[in-house]
Amino acid sequence: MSEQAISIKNLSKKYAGGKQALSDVSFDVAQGSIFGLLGPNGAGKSTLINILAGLVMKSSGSASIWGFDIDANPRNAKASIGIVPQEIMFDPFFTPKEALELQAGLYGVPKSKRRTMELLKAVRLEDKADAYARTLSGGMKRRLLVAKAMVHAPPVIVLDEPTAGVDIELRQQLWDYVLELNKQGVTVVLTTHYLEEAEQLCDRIAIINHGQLIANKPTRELVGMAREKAVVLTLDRDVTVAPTHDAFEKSELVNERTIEITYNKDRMNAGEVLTTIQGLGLGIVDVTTKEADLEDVFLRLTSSA
Ligand SMILES: Nc1ncnc2c1ncn2[C@@H]1O[C@H](COP(=O)(O)OP(=O)(O)OP(=O)(O)O)[C@@H](O)[C@H]1O
Repeated sequence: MSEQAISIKNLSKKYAGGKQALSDVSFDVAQGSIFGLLGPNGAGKSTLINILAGLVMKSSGSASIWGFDIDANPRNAKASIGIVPQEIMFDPFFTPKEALELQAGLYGVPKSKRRTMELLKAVRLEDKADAYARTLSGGMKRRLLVAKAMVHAPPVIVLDEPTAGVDIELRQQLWDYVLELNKQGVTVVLTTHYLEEAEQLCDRIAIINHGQLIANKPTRELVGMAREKAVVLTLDRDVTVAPTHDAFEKSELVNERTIEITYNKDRMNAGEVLTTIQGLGLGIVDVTTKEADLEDVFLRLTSSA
């Protein structure tokens, strides 16, 4: 058994119309983690999830879920994952209880192993067990979708933009339940275009943009990088070591006359970096500033959120 809950290698998807939705995407999701897949609208997140769910055919590459290859072992792969779709869709004339029973039937869960009421209780819908789905509020419907995704007790659950249009209180309830599932050992993959949400919940975040994976790092590292900026300084004389200072995140020698200083923009600005260097007795003849690429991405993502 692989250590990875999900393993994706060189996955590409070109839709019939010619749209390249995914280009050579590779990443792993560790068992037991909460993994965030971030990206703006149209980045390719749903395409990726739908490939895992067996709803969209990939063009090339491979993917496995809980060690089961989606091509070689589609049944086991499918049984290992529960997907909470973006769109709310179920028959308005089914009650939550019926909806879960039906789903359990689809997944071949024997009657003795069904946990319909337990799941309804977990998502706080036990008193709505026999109400028509159409009478449920938006938040209740979303919670029912989560319960539906869990009927076959998959080790991995994927939530595709679960909080779009959900108010703050319901969002919190949803997260409480998801965190509880994770505590019980369920691996969680969450797609969102809210950086903050991913930052709060996820151990690791991957960013996808225009079908390409542009980052995949532990959350803390990624968030740290988004606050970093760098200046490249040409000095008035040669140095053999890059000058260091407590206020710098990093200081590197580019060549004997050029240094690159990385600093945290919450703590200082470029002017202060220059003054610090001059204070160390070095003259500066040229300056260029450098934004971390990720910062651009983050700014775009957060401003669109
Ligand atoms: N069935 C399809 N046929 C052709 N193009 C598609 C199809 N489904 C998606 N696309 C295109 O593929 C790209 C990726 O779409 P996808 O839905 O995977 O993005 P996303 O990151 O999930 O965005 P969103 O958050 O808006 O759902 C988009 O340009 C989209 O228009």
